[in-house]
Amino acid sequence: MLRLAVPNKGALTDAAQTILKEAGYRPRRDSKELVVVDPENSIELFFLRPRDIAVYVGEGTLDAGITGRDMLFDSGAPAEEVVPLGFGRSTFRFASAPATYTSVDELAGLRIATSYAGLLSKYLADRGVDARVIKLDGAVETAIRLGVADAVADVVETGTTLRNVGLEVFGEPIAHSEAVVIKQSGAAETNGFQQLIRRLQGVLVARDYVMIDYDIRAERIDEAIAITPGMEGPTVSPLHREGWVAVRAMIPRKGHQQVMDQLWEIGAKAILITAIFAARL
Ligand SMILES: Nc1ncnc2c1ncn2[C@@H]1O[C@H](COP(=O)(O)OP(=O)(O)OP(=O)(O)O)[C@@H](O)[C@H]1O
Ligand SMILES: O=P(O)(O)OC[C@H]1O[C@H](OP(=O)(O)OP(=O)(O)O)[C@H](O)[C@@H]1O
Ligand SMILES: [Mg+2]
Repeated sequence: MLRLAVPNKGALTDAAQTILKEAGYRPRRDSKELVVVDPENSIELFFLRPRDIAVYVGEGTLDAGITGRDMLFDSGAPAEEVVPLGFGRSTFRFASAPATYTSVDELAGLRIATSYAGLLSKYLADRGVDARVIKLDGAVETAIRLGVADAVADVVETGTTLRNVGLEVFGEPIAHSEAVVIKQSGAAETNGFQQLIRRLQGVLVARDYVMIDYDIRAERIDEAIAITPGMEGPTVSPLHREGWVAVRAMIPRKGHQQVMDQLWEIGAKAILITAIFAARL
């Protein structure tokens, strides 16, 4: 049985639950359930704090985990990213009272509050900035007002939390994060692990792509294929009507209306878009 760690609380929880459900795994019945055994899919799901997941996977007690890239780096655990999942996107940034600092180099000798001390310390060391890192558990944005820190380094998504306390970001982003699947560094990928990855990638494909079908005059097929190249090349079948072919290809969901317009311009007819329910590429 594959042993997978899944966030039990916080920003990644709902989206992780959704993608696993779409990948065919048994969902947990309520938020208090800490372990789900799913023998039909040869998997055990362990619901853990996102911050701890890289630690378990790095130790090798669990085979795989879903956590944030920023938390993986922060932990310093011997675990590595295998596939990004496209949700839980955030940036990790410096913030301070407006117009106080413009770059990380100005933070030498100052105090920076964060709940990602590992990630921040490594970033400062890489840039040769000697600052004091104040480790807090959460709600770090308040640390400046309370006089505990001169600047903060924290997760920013919409920026609402910072705006609400009157802080502004400055300097370059420290890191870009999203939810990722991790495994122990250098560990071999078992069949069960590879199947999990294929299933999750299948869900991502089904979310990001659609099928397009259309009919076109045979002499314009090269132009059509340039517009809808598909994955391994589109399927082109003869139509009963002389001189016409039917084309079927996967295209990105984003921009599919433009693709339909372009096909219409070169004379395509009966252009249909259908959703992909599941995929294994
Ligand atoms: N508002 C947000 N939008 C998108 N991703 C976020 C947001 N807040 C946190 N994240 C991401 O979610 C992951 C887990 O963070 P989360 O805040 O859920 O954990 P935590 O701070 O340990 O938990 P808690 O907030 O319950 O104490 C991190 O990778 C982080 O980048
Ligand atoms: O830019 P925003 O959209 O406002 O999102 C960013 C906020 O979300 C997270 O907070 P969370 O709710 O996890 O609380 P925490 O600080 O206690 O972790 C993060 O730590 C930021 O505070
Ligand atoms: Mg949080």
